Amino acid sequence: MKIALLGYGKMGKTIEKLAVEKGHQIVAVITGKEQLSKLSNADVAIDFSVPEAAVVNIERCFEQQIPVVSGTTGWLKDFDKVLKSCQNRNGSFIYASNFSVGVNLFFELNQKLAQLMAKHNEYKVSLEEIHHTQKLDAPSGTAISLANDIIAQSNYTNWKLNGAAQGEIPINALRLEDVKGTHTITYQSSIDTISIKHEAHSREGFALGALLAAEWLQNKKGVFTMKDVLGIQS
Ligand SMILES: NC(=O)c1ccc[n+]([C@@H]2O[C@H](COP(=O)([O-])OP(=O)(O)OC[C@H]3O[C@@H](n4cnc5c(N)ncnc54)[C@H](O)[C@@H]3O)[C@@H](O)[C@H]2O)c1
Ligand SMILES: O=C(O)C1=N[C@H](C(=O)O)CCC1
Repeated sequence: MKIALLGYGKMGKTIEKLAVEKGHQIVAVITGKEQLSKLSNADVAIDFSVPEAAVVNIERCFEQQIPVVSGTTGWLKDFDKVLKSCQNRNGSFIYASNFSVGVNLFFELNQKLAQLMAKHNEYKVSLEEIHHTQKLDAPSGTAISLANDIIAQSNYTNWKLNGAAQGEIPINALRLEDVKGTHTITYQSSIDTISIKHEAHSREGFALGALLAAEWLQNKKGVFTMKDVLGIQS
């Protein structure tokens, strides 16, 4: 596959290394919106950039008929607009707040646990995410996905970063040197505590998942998720 990398920071560089090891070719590396005309040669674009750049990057790919995989977080207020653009341009698109296979299995566990706990109001849920100190957004995209999945199964109506009110899921975001990504969901009652946790040891899981998504997206049209890529039915 000929790959255009949109964003060449920690993730862009990890994807480049693993893509080359898998026999793919990097045909463009984009670090600013002025250079996006260079994409024409690519079979797929992989966007791990910054929240302010993601929407323009993705829409340029639709315009140029290049399938796009986006892992950039912090731009979801524009998600519906991007979905419409994909539809209007007959594009190919996968977004995931977290491309790691382990986290996508963890998403399923979280949904199942939330479903079980929905009948047990004696347990209060909370979420903690820990990331490196350079991370621009909080809470993490993964934490937002986890919270929204709990909301879909329960009486909680919203999530809140730092200091939730009744009916809101509290999310605590910590920033510590060099942490790749740790997410913990805790249900606490006066009797006991149940926790599930995912801890990334490196960025390779995110990068391999994004490459898997890019390979899977070849010759497909529409909007897809990692559930489609991994064949998860729930
Ligand atoms: N979905 C996932 O699995 C996953 C995993 C890790 C990180 N992320 C997200 O991916 C994004 C990037 O993470 P990172 O750790 O590589 O960040 P980073 O800060 O190391 O890299 C971001 C890069 O984007 C570049 N950039 C800035 N403006 C741009 C533009 N207009 N077009 C293209 N590139 C531009 C910057 O030069 C920088 O190199 C973040 O939003 C992060 O939350 C998602
Ligand atoms: O390093 C980051 O930044 C990460 N961002 C994603 C998120 O916001 O959930 C995935 C984990 C790593």
